[in-house]
Amino acid sequence: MSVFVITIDGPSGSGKGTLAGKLARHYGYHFLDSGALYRLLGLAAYQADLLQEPLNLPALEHLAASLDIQFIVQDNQGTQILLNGQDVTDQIRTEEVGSMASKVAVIPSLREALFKRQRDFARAPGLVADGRDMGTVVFPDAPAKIYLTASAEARAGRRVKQLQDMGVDAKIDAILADLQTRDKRDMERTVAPLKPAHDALVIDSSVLTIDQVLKTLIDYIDSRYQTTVNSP
Ligand SMILES: Nc1ncnc2c1ncn2[C@@H]1O[C@H](COP(=O)(O)OP(=O)(O)O)[C@@H](O)[C@H]1O
Ligand SMILES: Nc1ccn([C@H]2C[C@H](O)[C@@H](COP(=O)(O)OP(=O)(O)O)O2)c(=O)n1
Repeated sequence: MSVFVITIDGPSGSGKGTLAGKLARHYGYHFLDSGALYRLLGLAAYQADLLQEPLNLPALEHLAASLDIQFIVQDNQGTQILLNGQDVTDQIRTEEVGSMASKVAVIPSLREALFKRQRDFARAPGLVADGRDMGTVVFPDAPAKIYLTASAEARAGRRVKQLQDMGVDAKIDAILADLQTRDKRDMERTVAPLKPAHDALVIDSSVLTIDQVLKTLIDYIDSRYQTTVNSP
């Protein structure tokens, strides 16, 4: 049975994770949150005191190759994430760990070390993969590619609301500044920079609801599926 891969790339707060999760449930597909892998590597590097300049590249490469991580899918409660047996599900979602992830993500050999782990998520009947380079580098042959974006202000506003709903005090100015720093680093790095694949559907969700985006994506994916299975 062939594996139908749907990729969703885009900047922080564009709605990738939310939409990827909904699409995976809609189609009964597996789900790869590639950002979680970078967040785990960033956190592990921080815990091992390996984020100090000058970087100890061999030690970071060893860490990336031997990263002990587990994704435990739980009924209706999302996915529990373990690093070296410790539950880090909530910890890796902080903006601090997002920044650590973005720092390790500029290093080509570390991206290479995570490449095969990501490809291994592609199992029948299909996969929804979200991140920064899913459509450009990790799954370049995916039949359905989406690039989700939104204005920096809309994305920062969503993050503030998300954090406030979790009981965390968040200031829009600080969140907006962090997000713009991370966007710049992710878009300007030389290896696998954040950009739409040439064959991606680009959607700006600044003034769209989650349900409106979901409907657009399902219509698009269904049309791509027809094209893919009917083509010779
Ligand atoms: N179109 C949208 N309109 C309003 N809020 C949204 C929209 N898309 C996502 N969100 C909300 O924005 C926050 C960030 O979304 P998330 O899926 O985590 O983004 P990403 O994975 O791209 O960083 C979440 O609280 C989510 O519910
Ligand atoms: N495929 C990926 C996924 C994430 N990254 C890096 C760059 C991002 O700033 C960090 C965190 O990614 P993540 O998708 O978890 O972040 P957001 O939820 O979009 O804020 O990891 C990457 O370089 N390539």
